[in-house]
Amino acid sequence: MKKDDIKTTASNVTDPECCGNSSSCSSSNSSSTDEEVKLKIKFNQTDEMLKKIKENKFDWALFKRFIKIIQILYWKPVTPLILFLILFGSGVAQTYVSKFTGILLANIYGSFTTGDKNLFLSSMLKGGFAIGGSAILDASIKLIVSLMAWNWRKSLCFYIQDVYFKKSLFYKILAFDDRIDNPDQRITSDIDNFTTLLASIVSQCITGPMVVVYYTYLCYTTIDWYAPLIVYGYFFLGYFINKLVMSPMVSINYLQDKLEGDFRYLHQRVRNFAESIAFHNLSKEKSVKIYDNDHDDDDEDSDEYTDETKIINRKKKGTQYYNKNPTPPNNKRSDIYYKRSKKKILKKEKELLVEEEQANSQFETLLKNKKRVIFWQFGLNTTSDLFTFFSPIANYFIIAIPLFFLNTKTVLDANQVTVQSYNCIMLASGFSQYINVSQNISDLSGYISRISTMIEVCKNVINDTSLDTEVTKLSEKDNIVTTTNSLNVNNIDTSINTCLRHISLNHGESITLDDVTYFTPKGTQLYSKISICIKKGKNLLIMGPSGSGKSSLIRVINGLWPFFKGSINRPENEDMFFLPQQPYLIFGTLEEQILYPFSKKQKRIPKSIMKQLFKRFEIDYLLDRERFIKNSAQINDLTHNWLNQLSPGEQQLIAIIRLIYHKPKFALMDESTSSIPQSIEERVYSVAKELDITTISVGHRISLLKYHSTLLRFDKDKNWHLEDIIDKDNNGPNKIAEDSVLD
Ligand SMILES: Nc1ncnc2c1ncn2[C@@H]1O[C@H](COP(=O)(O)OP(=O)(O)OP(=O)(O)O)[C@@H](O)[C@H]1O
Repeated sequence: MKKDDIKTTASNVTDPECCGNSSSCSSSNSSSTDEEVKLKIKFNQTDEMLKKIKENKFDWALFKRFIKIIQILYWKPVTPLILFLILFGSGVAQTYVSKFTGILLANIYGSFTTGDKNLFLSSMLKGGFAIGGSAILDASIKLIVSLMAWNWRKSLCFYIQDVYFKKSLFYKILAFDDRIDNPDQRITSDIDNFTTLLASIVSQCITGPMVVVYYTYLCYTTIDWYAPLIVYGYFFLGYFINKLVMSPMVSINYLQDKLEGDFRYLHQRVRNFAESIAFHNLSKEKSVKIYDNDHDDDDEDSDEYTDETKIINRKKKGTQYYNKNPTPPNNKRSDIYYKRSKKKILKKEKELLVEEEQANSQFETLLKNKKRVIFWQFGLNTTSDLFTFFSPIANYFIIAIPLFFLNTKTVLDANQVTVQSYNCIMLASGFSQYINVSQNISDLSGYISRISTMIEVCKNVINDTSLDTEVTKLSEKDNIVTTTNSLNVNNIDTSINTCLRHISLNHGESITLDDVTYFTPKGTQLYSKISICIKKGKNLLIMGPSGSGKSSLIRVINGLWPFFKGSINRPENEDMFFLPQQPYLIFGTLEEQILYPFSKKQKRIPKSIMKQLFKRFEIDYLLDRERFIKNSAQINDLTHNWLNQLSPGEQQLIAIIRLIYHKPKFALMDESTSSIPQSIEERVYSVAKELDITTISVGHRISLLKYHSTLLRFDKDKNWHLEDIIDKDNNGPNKIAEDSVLD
C-alpha cells in the first residue's frame, strides 16, 4: 500500500470538529530542531551534578545538611524534646552519682591503710547504693536512647515517604533521575542506621560535657589549674589527628553503602527472576572434564581448543590423561600430575552462571572497598585507642608534677592520690568519649550524605515543573482562554519557554491529542505532531515496531511522562484505567486485587459478584484455591506467595477483572491481553463494549484489529499513520489496515 493512500485514509478518520486544526496525520520528524536538541540536554542528567552529589567531605556543607535533617527530626518537637530532657537529666544524675565511686575508692584504700573496719563496711554499703544507682541510670539511658532513635526514625521515614509517594515521585526518580541509587535501601535501612547511630552519639555527647565540666572543677580544686589544662591539650591533639583520618572516611563509607545496596539489589533480582534464570541455565553445557597434564595453563584455558582437539593432541603426545574420575597412579611423578589435573578439573567444572559472575564481581568490588573501610577504620581505632590507653600515664604525670617537677611537695597522701587520679581519669574519659564519637561520626556522615541526597533530589524533582504538564481542571476550563506551560529549563536558552504544552480535562467524551511531540526521559525523540481524536465508543489500536514509542504515548496520555509540545484533552484520571503487560498484583487477597487502587477500608465486593466476575473469565477456581488456603490458615501464603505463583495469563485476567469492576470510561491497555487465549481476549473486548468502556490498546496481534475502529500505526522511520479499521461495507476489519500491519 502506498503512503499517500494511508494519508488519505488517515485524514478521513481524524475528526476536524474534535481535533481542531489537525489535518495532517503523518509527519516525518527525523530532523530535530534546535529547541528539541536543547530539550534533550535538559532531559539528560548532567554528569557534573552527579559528581557534585557524590563528593562527600567532612565539611561545612555536610554540617548544613545535618542541620536540615535535625529540623525534620524535630518537626514535631514535643516527644523528642521530652526524651532529650529525660536523657539529659539521667546524664546529670549519672555524673553526680559517679563522684561517689571516687570517694568510695579513697575511703576503702584509707580503711586498708588504717585498719578501720567500720570505715570499710560503711564505704562498701554506700558504694553499693552508688553503684546500684549508676547501673539503673545506665540502663535507663540506653532505653531512652533506643526510644529517641525509634522516634527519629518514625519522623524521618514518614517525612521521606510522604514526599516519595507524592505525585508518583518514586516513578519520576527512577525514570528521569540517576542521582539516587537504591532509594529503597535509603528508606528502609539507611534511616534506621542513621537514627540509631545518632541517638548513641547524642547520649555520648550529653554525658561527655557534663563529665568534662564537673571534673574540670574537681581537678582544679584537688590538684591545680595545670591539671585540666594538660588534659585539654591532650584531648585537642587527639581530636585533630582523628579529624585528619576521618575526612576521607566519609566518601569511603558513602561508597560502601551504595555498593551494599547494589549487591542486595542484584540478589533481589535473582529472587524475582529465579524461574527465568533457572530455565535459561538448564541448557548450559557442562564444562570440559578431560585435561592434558603437559599442556601449559594458558593453552588449557584457551577457548580455541575444543574438547576433541584437546583429546587428540593428548593422544598424539602419548601423555597420560584423566577422565572425570581419574584413577590415582602408582609412581610419585604421576601422582603429582594426578593431583594437578584433578585441581584443574575442579576449577573448570565450576562454570559460573552469568548472575553468579555478576554477583561475584560486584561482591569483589564491595569487598575491595570494605577492605579500605577496614584499614581506614584501623587508622582511626589506632589513634583513638592510643589516646585512651595513654591517658592513665598522662594522669600520673599530672599528679607527679608537684612532687618531681615543681618540688612543692615531698610526698603525696594515698587517699589524695586516689581522688586526684580518679578525677583526672574521669576528665580524660569525658574527652575520650568525644574521640570515640568521632568514629561513629564518620559512619554517620555517610548516612547524612545518602539521606540528604534523597531529600534534596526528591524536592528537586517535585519542584521541577519541566516534568509536569499544567492541567486545566474542569471547573477552571470556562475561565481560561489559553493556558501555556513553559518548560522550566535551567541550562537552556529562554527561547524554549515559548513552547506550548497543555493538558485540559473533559467529562469523558474523548481523548484528543493535538500536535503532540514527545521524547524519552533520556531525550531521544519519539514521534512529533501527533493529532488524533479518540471519541467515546471508538476504540483505538496502536501498533508498531518494538521500542518505537507505543507505550510511551500511553504514558504521555495518562500524564506519567511530560511531552514537549502540543495539547491533550482527556477525561479526569478516575475516568481512565491503565493496564500494563505485566500486571501489578499487590500483597493481599483476590478481593483486594480487584479493588486496587482502592482498599478494603474504602470498598467491599460481595462474594457473589466476585464469583460472577471470575467465572466470566473462567478463573473462578482461583477463588476456591484462595478459600482452601484461608481454611488451612496459611495466612502468609494467602497474602504473599501464592499470587506470585499465578501464570502470566491468570495475572492478566485478574487485572482485566479489576478493569471490568472499576468500569472506567477509557481503558489504556498496553499489551494487556498478550498472555491470554484469543477466545478469552474476544470476551474481554465484548465485555468492555457492553460496559461502554472505550479502549486504547497497544499490541502486536492481528486479532486485535477487529475490536478497534481506528489504527494508529508507527513505522520504523518515525512516521505515524492513522487508518480506519472498520470496513463500513462488510462491518469487519478493513483489508487496507490489515495489510498495512502485515507490511
Ligand atoms: N525510562 C526510560 N528512560 C529512557 N528511555 C526509555 C525509558 N522507557 C522507555 N524508553 C525508551 O523509549 C523507547 C520507546 O519505548 P516504549 O516502551 O514506548 O516502546 P514500545 O513501542 O511500547 O515497545 P514494545 O512494543 O516493545 O513494548 C524505547 O527505545 C525505550 O528504550
